Amino acid sequence: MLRLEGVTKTYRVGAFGGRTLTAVDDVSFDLAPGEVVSLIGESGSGKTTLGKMVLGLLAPSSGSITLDGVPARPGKGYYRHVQGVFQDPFSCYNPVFKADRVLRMLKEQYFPEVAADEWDGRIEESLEAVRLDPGQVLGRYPHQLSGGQLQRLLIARALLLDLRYLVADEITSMLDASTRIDVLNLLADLKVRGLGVLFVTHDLSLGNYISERAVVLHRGRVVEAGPTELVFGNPLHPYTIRLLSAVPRLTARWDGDPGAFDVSAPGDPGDPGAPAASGDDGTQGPTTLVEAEPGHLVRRDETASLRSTR
Ligand SMILES: Nc1ncnc2c1ncn2[C@@H]1O[C@H](COP(=O)(O)OP(=O)(O)OP(=O)(O)O)[C@@H](O)[C@H]1O
Repeated sequence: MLRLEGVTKTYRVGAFGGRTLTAVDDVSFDLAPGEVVSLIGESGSGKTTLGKMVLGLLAPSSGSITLDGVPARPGKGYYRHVQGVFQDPFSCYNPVFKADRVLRMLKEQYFPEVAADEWDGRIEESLEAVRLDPGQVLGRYPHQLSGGQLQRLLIARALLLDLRYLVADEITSMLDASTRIDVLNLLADLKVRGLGVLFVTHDLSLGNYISERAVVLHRGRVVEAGPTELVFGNPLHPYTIRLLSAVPRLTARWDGDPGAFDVSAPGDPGDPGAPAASGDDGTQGPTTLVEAEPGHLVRRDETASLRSTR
């Protein structure tokens, strides 16, 4: 089990670093094997910061991240089990390394004891698991592969490790619609094989499609979390309700009102998803989540204006 408890991250901002900005504020949730949890929020809500902390690329300012009860420590032991795939697959590759070199380097790094032949067999298996033809991709440079192929190759690379959890940060946002569905269905296959996926997205429809549980972040804080069908089917927090109502519908057309899809709360400054910088410790008040119905958590500070449960 990958567990986040009270995870907070503050950044120093301002010309002389004199102010703090709480990008992630007291976030707690679990990710189990064979489960997809979507982390949903607008730009600036803290999703990437949270994903980077899970991957050990950033240290939390407070709180804890544990893997099976053991504190997550960046290093080979952790990265054999927890890996990340990011939005821009091109930026993840060395342009002068062909795909086979990328995959063979992993053996030297993590499994020097495995024989070369056996490793080649594992490479073939992992490519087949992500529906890539080894004969077509192995001898190619990154620029000779499509975005969808590169994204699959990154997942295959992750599978070569004893992967148990994958942080997928906006991995479909640079793909066209049909490739996007292919990659999502691939994640669904891997989930069936026991992989736990933290699916970071600003796209509500993708979160709804792929995940069992959803965590909605607003300004770094969890405002609503629970089984996806409850969060999407019976949204209770005003922010989630606004977010859902702002999803453009295929049948809707722009009616000239530029505010029609504005999800910012009354009084929110400029960027609706982003946290406000503060001069003190950066925290924004009480963070209690209440269980509105079994498994469905909603942030309490706006309870007065919550819709009633079903
Ligand atoms: N290194 C940093 N130093 C200072 N502030 C940062 C840093 N990285 C991120 N932030 C700020 O923290 C907040 C959360 O950023 P983050 O990238 O985690 O959000 P996000 O939800 O992933 O957004 P996006 O979807 O646009 O990537 C933003 O206000 C951002 O400007």
